[in-house]
Amino acid sequence: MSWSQDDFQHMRRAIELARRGRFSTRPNPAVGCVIVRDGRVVGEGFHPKAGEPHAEVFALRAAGELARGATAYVTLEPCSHYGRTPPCAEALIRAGVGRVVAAMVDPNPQVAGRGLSMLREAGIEVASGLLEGDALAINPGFIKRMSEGRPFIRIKLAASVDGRTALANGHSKWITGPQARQDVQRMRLAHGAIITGADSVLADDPAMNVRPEQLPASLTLPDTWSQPLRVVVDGRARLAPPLRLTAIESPVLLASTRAYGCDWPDWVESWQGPSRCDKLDLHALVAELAERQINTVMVEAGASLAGAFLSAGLWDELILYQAPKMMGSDGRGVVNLPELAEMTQVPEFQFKDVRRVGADLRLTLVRAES
Ligand SMILES: Nc1nc(O)c(N)c(N[C@@H]2O[C@H](COP(=O)(O)O)[C@@H](O)[C@H]2O)n1
Ligand SMILES: [Zn+2]
Repeated sequence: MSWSQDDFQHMRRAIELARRGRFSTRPNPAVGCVIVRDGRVVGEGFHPKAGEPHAEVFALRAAGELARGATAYVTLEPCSHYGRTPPCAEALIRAGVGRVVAAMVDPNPQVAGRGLSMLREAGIEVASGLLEGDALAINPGFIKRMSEGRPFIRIKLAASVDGRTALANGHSKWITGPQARQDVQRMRLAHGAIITGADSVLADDPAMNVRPEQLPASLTLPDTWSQPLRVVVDGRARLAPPLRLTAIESPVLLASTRAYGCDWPDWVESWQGPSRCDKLDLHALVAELAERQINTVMVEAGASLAGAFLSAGLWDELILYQAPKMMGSDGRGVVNLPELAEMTQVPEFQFKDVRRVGADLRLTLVRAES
C-alpha cells in the first residue's frame, strides 16, 4: 500500500486527537478521527469516554453534509457491532464517505475486520495499516486484553545505581527525586489498576492514588479521568483499618485467599482467590482484573511481589528508576528471584527506552528477543 504525504499528515493528526482520550476512555480504546474533503479538514473527533459516541461519530457530526465523498482517517478500524453505542461503520456508510483509512484492525473479537468488510461491501474504498505502530502504542492495554485475555502489566521499580531499594534497616525515603515521583503520578493515571503488596502497605502505609496537584503542570486532565483501582495482594488477609489506602474514598480491591475478620468502607472490596504454593495465585488475580475490563496494570511493589510477577511471566514492561546513589551491599535488592545456579538461567531483557527524569534515569525494559 502506498500512502501520500497528505495521508500521513491526516493520520498523524488523528493519532494526536486519539491521545486526548488516553486517560479517560478505559475500558474502551482511545481513538481519533479526521474527515478530509478535497484536501480540507471538515471534521475531527476523538472518543472521550466509554458510553459516549465514538471518534467517528464526533467527526461526522462536525463534517455534516461535507462528509459525502470525503476520506475518513481513523486510528482504529470503525466498529461493526452494537455495544454501548451503534456501529460506526454504518454511520460512515450513511454519511456517504468515499474512502476510509484505518491505522489498525480492531483486535476486539466482536469487530476483528468486520468493520472494514462492511465498508468495502458498501462500495467504500478501504485501506488499513497507515502509522500502525503509532496507533498500537496508544492502546497497549486494550490490545493486550482483546488479543490475549489479560491486561498489559507494567512493573515499576526504583533503586539506587547499585540496585538497592532500602537500607538493611528498611529506611527507603526517598531514593528517587521529585521529578521521578511526579513521573510515577503521571504513569499511574494511564493505568486501570495499581497493584501493591500487603508488606508494602504495612511498612509504608501508601495512598497509591493519583494526586492531581502532583501531576506535571503541562498535563491537562480531562474532566472524565478516573482514579485507578488500587489492588493489594494480601494473601493471608493481614490488613486491617486504619490505613491511608482505604481511608481515601476511591475503589480498593483487597485480594486474598481468605476472609477478613474486620469491616471495610463501602469503596473497599475484598476478593478471595485460589492459592498456588501457599500464596495468592497471581494468574487468577490477573484473570479477575481482565474480567473487570482492566486494560493496564502497574505493579508498584516490593522485591517479593515484583519478583513473583516476573517469575510467573505476568509482565510486559519493566520501568526501573535509578537514582545516582549507592546504598551498599547490605541494602535490600530490587527483585527477589529464585536462586539461580547457571548464567543461562538469568532472565534477560532489552532496553526499549532510556531517559533522564530530573536527577534520575528511567529505564524501560522489555523481553529480550529470542
Ligand atoms: N473505531 C472505534 N472508534 C472509537 O472511538 C471506539 N471507541 C471504538 N471502540 C470499539 O468499540 C468497542 C466499544 O464499543 P461501545 O463503546 O461499547 O459501543 C471497543 O471495545 C472497541 O472495539 N472503535
Ligand atoms: Zn465505533
